[in-house]
Amino acid sequence: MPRVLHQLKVDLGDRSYPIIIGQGLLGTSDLSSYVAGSQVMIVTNETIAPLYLERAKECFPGKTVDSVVLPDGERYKNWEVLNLIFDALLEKRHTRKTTLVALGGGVVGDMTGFAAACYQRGVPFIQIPTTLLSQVDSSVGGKTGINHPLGKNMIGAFHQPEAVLIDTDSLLTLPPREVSAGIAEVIKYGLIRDVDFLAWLEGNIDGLVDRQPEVLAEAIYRSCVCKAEVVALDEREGGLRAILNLGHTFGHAIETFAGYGNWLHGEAVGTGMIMAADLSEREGMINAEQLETVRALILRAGLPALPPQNMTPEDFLNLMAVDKKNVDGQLRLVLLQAVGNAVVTSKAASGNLDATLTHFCQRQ
Ligand SMILES: NC(=O)c1ccc[n+]([C@@H]2O[C@H](COP(=O)([O-])OP(=O)(O)OC[C@H]3O[C@@H](n4cnc5c(N)ncnc54)[C@H](O)[C@@H]3O)[C@@H](O)[C@H]2O)c1
Ligand SMILES: O=C(O)C(=O)C[C@@H](O)[C@H](O)[C@H](O)COP(=O)(O)O
Ligand SMILES: [Zn+2]
Repeated sequence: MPRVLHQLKVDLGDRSYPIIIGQGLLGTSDLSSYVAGSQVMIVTNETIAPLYLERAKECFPGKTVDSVVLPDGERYKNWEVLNLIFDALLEKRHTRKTTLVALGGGVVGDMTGFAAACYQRGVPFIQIPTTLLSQVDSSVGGKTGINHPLGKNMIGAFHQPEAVLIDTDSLLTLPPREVSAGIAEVIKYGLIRDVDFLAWLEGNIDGLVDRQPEVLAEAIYRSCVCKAEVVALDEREGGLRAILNLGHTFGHAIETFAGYGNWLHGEAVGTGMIMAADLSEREGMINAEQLETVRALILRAGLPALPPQNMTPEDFLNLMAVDKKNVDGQLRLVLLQAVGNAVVTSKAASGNLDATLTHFCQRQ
């Protein structure tokens, strides 16, 4: 039996949209009311298509539904593969009235959203996220884009979806490593803005790893509430929204260094959050016990706590120099001034940053 468990709104005035969270929703929900025209193009990948494409088509009764299936992997989040979406749209004569649908994880979501932002100067899109990470983070907030060999998510656009449909049942087919990657972004919300959620996570992290349905639904809901609040306050990252980047300055450097393949985004963010906490401790912003709280939670989620073995402090500094948060060549980092309270700062002492990088690269 399909069950809607939670519904919330991302409040952006006339561009507001719902996030619908529940069980058994894929194939049973009618999303046609979010489609202005008569045509839909579902974008998915070769892993997800056999699992969920037919059911996703059922969500658009009365519409003409086409689909395009992309290769699977972060390394395909690039221009060449983005073009496959445009090829399919043009070959099938799709117009400005077409709605794109992202069926998949964050890679499919980011690419579909970017294609929607660009196709014929902008068409609407809907998010149907199927990984934990995409359900708690990437499907909400309208950041879309692709990677460049020299930097993560370097080419993109802000483009908000019309609706987000989250079916927690789709997580049952997800590999365990991908569940852990998603938990990294869940922990992030507790660390940046919600100390009560962090306490809840400390008590429920094992249930989350085990995919207990009620624990999953609660974690997804509370994560989406946090993300929706931050996005509503600062849609285009003029200030506050940058806290959603906790661990990402280090994490994106790891992903780029690893060539967008061996390290999952969530894994890199997990390690990056420990590194950010370590630097926060060196800066006197949190104490050793709080640093250990962060590290322990990341480890309990099954995430790595150290960067790639062959990565040096120089590698980090070179890659972090192209981070989108930087201003006038100055590195800006998200640090913790308490567990549950993040701040964006360019004031971290370079000696402390060097000490953090050396510490982690020597694998102590
Ligand atoms: N736009 C944003 O705000 C935002 C936020 C966080 C992350 N991201 C981006 O999201 C990407 C990471 O997303 P991700 O972690 O979802 O990775 P992903 O999209 O690569 O999906 C992970 C893997 O799981 C497979 N998969 C997806 N759903 C499945 C299911 N239900 N059952 C079985 N397999 C399934 C995928 O095919 C893939 O192999 C990164 O590119 C990251 O930069 C964007
Ligand atoms: O939505 C946001 O804002 C985020 O920063 C969420 C992050 O988890 C996500 O990885 C995002 O894609 C990072 O954006 P970027 O602009 O730093 O590449
Ligand atoms: Zn992220």
